[in-house]
Amino acid sequence: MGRRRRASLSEQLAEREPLLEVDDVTIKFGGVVALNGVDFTLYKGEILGLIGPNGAGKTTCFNTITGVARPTTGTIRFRGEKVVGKKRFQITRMGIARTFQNIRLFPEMTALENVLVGADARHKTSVVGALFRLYRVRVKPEELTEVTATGGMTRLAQQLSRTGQRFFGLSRHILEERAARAKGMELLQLVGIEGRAGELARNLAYGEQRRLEIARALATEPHLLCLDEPAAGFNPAEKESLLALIRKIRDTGVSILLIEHDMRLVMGVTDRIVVLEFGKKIAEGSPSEVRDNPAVIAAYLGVPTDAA
Ligand SMILES: Nc1ncnc2c1ncn2[C@@H]1O[C@H](COP(=O)(O)OP(=O)(O)OP(=O)(O)O)[C@@H](O)[C@H]1O
Repeated sequence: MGRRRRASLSEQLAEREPLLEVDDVTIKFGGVVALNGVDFTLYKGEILGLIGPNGAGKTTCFNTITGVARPTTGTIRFRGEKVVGKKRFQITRMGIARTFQNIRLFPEMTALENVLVGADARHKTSVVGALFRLYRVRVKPEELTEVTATGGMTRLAQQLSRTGQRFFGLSRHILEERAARAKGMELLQLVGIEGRAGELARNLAYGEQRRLEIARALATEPHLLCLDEPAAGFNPAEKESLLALIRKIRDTGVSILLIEHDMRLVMGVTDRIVVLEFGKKIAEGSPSEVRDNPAVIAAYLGVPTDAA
């Protein structure tokens, strides 16, 4: 009986479902070409690393995928649907979430509230919007708590029922808010900071804030999570547990695009890696292929390829 031939990496990828397709993307800022004809595909279930020296175009690439910046030319498809030209909230609803290089939390909100803001992107009625509506009809915060805690018809609900639309909007909001809070707690647990749910974001330790950012991004129920240097400022032990968290998130069915400078972390957690230099893709492949690629070595050592 003949031995079965093992499929090559390209054969294995051909069988997989593309999730994100970046095709010939160029973006210019005045005279600066931040991305120059970049293409790559991220497959469902994959952890794809995006690496390159400072200024290579990694964050710009994230910005084009998430609608923060519009490519000068090129297309981006997510689950077969065009991304370029969509607004940021539409892209979030399509299922792409991201974290930022510099932490962007709401410092005066609790950890759980920060996650609820993320969940809000998915609601039919907006939790945050509902809060604003309530404040407009001069409702005290404790009354809101009463409504959300009891689910009963309080004076507040009666007041709102005068305009039926508002009342039904509120009822649905209450149910959604409860579900969102439960889901929020689950996410805080997933990232390991459920014990800090009621703490103001600004009082959390740096590592906890980074984890909270991830929980908030996950609250939008993404298919793809883009992490921009999630280990920045972490010590080796924190990096190790972040690595485990990234794997755990992937195991929940979320694919991951990861920008990270720490090579050990990138090599340890990714399935494949795309390397950029001066806005161009210079390599793509498995971690070991990329590690041994002369162009990549040259880019990191700062020497011309032909001298490597
Ligand atoms: N809004 C902008 N206006 C002008 N130039 C920009 C803008 N955004 C990025 N650039 C330039 O585009 C290039 C790529 O920058 P980008 O931040 O994407 O690189 P990076 O790989 O993420 O770098 P780092 O690892 O340092 O974060 C740089 O030369 C940068 O100065």
